[in-house]
Amino acid sequence: MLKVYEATCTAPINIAVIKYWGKRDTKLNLPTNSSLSVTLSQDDLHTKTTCRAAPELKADKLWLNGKEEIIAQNKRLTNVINEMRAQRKKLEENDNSLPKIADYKLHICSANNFPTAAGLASSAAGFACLTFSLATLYQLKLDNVELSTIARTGSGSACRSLQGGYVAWEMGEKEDGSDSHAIQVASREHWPDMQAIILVVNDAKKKTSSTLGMQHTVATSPLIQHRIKHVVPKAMEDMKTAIQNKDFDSFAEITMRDSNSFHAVCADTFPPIYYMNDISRAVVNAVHDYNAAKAAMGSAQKYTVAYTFDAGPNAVLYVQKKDADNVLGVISRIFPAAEDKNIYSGFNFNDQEIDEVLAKMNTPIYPQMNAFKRIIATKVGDGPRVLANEFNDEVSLLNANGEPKELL
Ligand SMILES: Nc1ncnc2c1ncn2[C@@H]1O[C@H](COP(=O)(O)OP(=O)(O)OP(=O)(O)O)[C@@H](O)[C@H]1O
Ligand SMILES: C[C@@](O)(CCOP(=O)(O)OP(=O)(O)O)CC(=O)O
Repeated sequence: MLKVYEATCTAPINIAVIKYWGKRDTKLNLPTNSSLSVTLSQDDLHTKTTCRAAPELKADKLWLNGKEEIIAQNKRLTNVINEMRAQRKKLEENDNSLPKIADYKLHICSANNFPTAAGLASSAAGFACLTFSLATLYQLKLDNVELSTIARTGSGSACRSLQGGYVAWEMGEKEDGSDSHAIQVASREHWPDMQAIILVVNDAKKKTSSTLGMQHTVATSPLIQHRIKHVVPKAMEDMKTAIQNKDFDSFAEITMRDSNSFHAVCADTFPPIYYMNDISRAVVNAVHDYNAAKAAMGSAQKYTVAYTFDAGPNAVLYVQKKDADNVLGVISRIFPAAEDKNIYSGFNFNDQEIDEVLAKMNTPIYPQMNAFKRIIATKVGDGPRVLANEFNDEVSLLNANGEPKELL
């Protein structure tokens, strides 16, 4: 084997608490509003990507979850790959001592350890990981804020997955998008006891992609103009303050209101788009009942748990560590699982504490068993990680011939 250049990295998903919905430029993924998200731990959910550049490779190729994607037919992929190659070329032109690897073809292999295109932010982790692993391969001297503008051209929400902790995507004003990037509002260490419980209602590919859904909304919804001009700007400011102050009550209320505002503009789209379903709405009611019960029981907090829903029926609950077991325990009673499909079996609940809250709630037991397919309990996490910045068979997703290992 001739000399190969290779990098393998992982990147996290992020779940927005102030949603990106609407583009002012569909080619560059420039948004109509700023947004803000929490990066979730890669120990639970992540994309892993290996990028290889080598003289013997004949064509650029990319495999996603073991299946080849034709790069030339995918504008999102070509946006990112072409820009990263151009950045490397610039470096090589300015420094003759660098190996000329920008001219080599690329083999890229990527895998998500969770369902793709199911409203679990796979495009965010996927394009963040593609950008970060190409930057590692090409040894580019760009910081994560600069990289976020490139990841954004693959998928808007991806720009927020280049940093850990609490991340704002500032919409920017410039036509070329150079000021539309993500910056960290606070690190994971600033507020480490933030946890997320993902209640997976459906992990099948969704009917209306985010990309198309938001374009229909911008084209047909009068309500979105109100959201863009009057709702989000204040919510962004208030949310930054809530995070700085570790003020869970404010964090929770802004998060729930923004999820509701986002789904309201989806319903105001013509024809309307409904991402949430009956189970999602039952989760919303249960969360409000839970918060009211805890407050009635003398909790110092107005809100103990907050919900948010992306472009799908899955619920993401944000909760502080001290409350996570009780919240999930109560959820397990309201949304029961059959013995043979007990998704709650790995958790240790305190039945007495759960009974006390349930007695105050008056929330009906959801009539259908097994409302959730899966539960992912995770926490705020760090930004992308380099697993190897050279060929390393232990972590690489590619074999010696540059083909995905999974295909063997
Ligand atoms: N690891 C990856 N590498 C490159 N592209 C990816 C990767 N994972 C997902 N994608 C791209 O993202 C698309 C899915 O994006 P989509 O926005 O439809 O769903 P999602 O990101 O899972 O959900 P949402 O953004 O609504 O939370 C895939 O079809 C694929 O083109
Ligand atoms: C509801 C959302 O998850 C929408 C995400 O949209 P995408 O980032 O997937 O859209 P594209 O830029 O077209 O790839 C809200 C959010 O993550 O902010």
